[in-house]
Amino acid sequence: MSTTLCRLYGSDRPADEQRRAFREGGVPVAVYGLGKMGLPLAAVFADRSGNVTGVDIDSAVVNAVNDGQSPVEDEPGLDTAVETAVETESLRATTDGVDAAESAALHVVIVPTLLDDADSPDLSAVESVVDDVAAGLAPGDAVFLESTLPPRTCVDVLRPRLVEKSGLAPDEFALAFCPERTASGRALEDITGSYPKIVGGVDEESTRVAKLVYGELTSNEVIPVSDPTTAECVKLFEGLYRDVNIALANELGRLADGLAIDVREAIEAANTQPYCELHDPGAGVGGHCIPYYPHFVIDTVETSTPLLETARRVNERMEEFTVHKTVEQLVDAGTEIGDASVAVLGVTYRPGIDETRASPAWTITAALSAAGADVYTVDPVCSDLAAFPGRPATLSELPAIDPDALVLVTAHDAFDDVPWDRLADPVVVDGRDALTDPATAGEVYTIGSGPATSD
Ligand SMILES: NC(=O)C1=CN([C@@H]2O[C@H](COP(=O)(O)OP(=O)(O)OC[C@H]3O[C@@H](n4cnc5c(N)ncnc54)[C@H](O)[C@@H]3O)[C@@H](O)[C@H]2O)C=CC1
Ligand SMILES: CC(=O)N[C@@H]1[C@@H](OP(=O)(O)OP(=O)(O)OC[C@H]2O[C@@H](n3ccc(=O)[nH]c3=O)[C@H](O)[C@@H]2O)O[C@H](C(=O)O)[C@@H](O)[C@@H]1O
Repeated sequence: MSTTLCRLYGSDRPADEQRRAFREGGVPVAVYGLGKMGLPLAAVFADRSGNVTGVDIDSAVVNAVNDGQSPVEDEPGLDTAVETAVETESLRATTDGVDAAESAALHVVIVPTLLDDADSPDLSAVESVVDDVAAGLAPGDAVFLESTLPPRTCVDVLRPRLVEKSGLAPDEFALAFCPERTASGRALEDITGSYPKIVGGVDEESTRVAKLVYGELTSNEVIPVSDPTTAECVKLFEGLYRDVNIALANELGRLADGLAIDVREAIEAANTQPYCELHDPGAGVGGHCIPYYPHFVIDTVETSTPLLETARRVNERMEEFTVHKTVEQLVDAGTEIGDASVAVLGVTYRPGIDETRASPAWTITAALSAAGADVYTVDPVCSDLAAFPGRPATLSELPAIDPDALVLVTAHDAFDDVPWDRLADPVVVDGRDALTDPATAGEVYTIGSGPATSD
């Protein structure tokens, strides 16, 4: 049965008919960006609407999806979701964003929003997609932004761009910011219900349409906020909260030596009452979210933001702190850094996720190499290990390498199996308090806890 096309914005059809049209494929969806977040989102839209075109500039991604395969790895349930969606012809992929826009009535944008070399927000991918959308935008369509954006981007940048490039009036299409509150490794469950979905439209009708659509995706509630800027700030504030609180944990963690206490023990005890949620000290803060989002605010608001800037500096300093502790441990063991071999365990930005953007390991491996150490990088999850300074190695190769020091930066599960009994007592810097009882006679320093043998 061919389903009549339904354009939701300004529709006078009863809400139930609009929902049914969405479920029956009458609201063709285009999802722009088929990455770690975009592909799971496209798969859920395909499951709920039966009529999704995914758009990506990477033809390898497009070809994989059209073959029913997920190019995104280690995402529970995604392989099956993509295979089923393609088999049932609910999902197809293309590199042609304009063609997809011309046949869609709902346009969902989830391409990267990164930083440029000057740490300013880089919106080029979003703007490129918005131009494709504009080329195919029709009255009654809806445009939802899920990529994290600096405040006011929807109202001051994207809406005027859509109007100018599409020739439509601002009140002829829906525009809403509907942030992606999802983490890799649990994307499908996050998209379909872990947390409430926030939606903020440029007008009431845009918010209504966003609420109706996301009400079909999530079992959780859909929370409408006043406008896109408020929704942009909801997403950013979540990340800023995290960066500032990780910075507090890192600053407290560096007190361990001077106070001769295990700060992690104090943090755990302090968190036993509900008004305290101290985070974990560590070797640094990576990923293309938490380290980036402060710059989306620092660089775009007139108001001074000293706390955000200070927190960024505190977190960035943990990389040099990790290197400093490694050098100090080696010197205490009688080895100069220039004569040492150092194995860095874990280079991705967090455990189990093959993403290296802004990983602390970039700075740490570069600094150790610059200091003259022979650096080896061990990471069974990372697919571009060779890109890092140093020589890629596996855990089983460590005994032959016989490193003078092990530095854990990212706590992959695999590091539960370090072959300690075949190593010659290296010193250890544990950046994540992840190495339970490392069997080495070498000194062990855990960031946040201090030296294993405190005086
Ligand atoms: N990764 C995460 O944990 C989360 C990310 N987000 C937001 O989602 C956005 C996307 O993140 P990921 O999916 O992790 O990125 P990703 O790097 O895994 O994937 C991005 C995809 O977009 C494609 N792409 C880039 N430019 C394009 C263009 N102009 N047109 C079409 N496709 C294009 C790339 O080829 C790639 O396949 C982020 O920038 C962030 O704002 C939000 C929550 C969580
Ligand atoms: C507010 C919040 O927790 N947002 C989540 C966050 O996920 P993300 O994948 O960036 O991981 P993360 O757990 O925040 O870790 C980021 C970095 O910070 C480090 N980290 C994290 C927590 C901590 O107490 N100490 C610490 O050093 C991690 O090692 C990692 O290098 O950012 C995601 C995003 O916005 O992209 C978001 O969807 C996720 O829900």
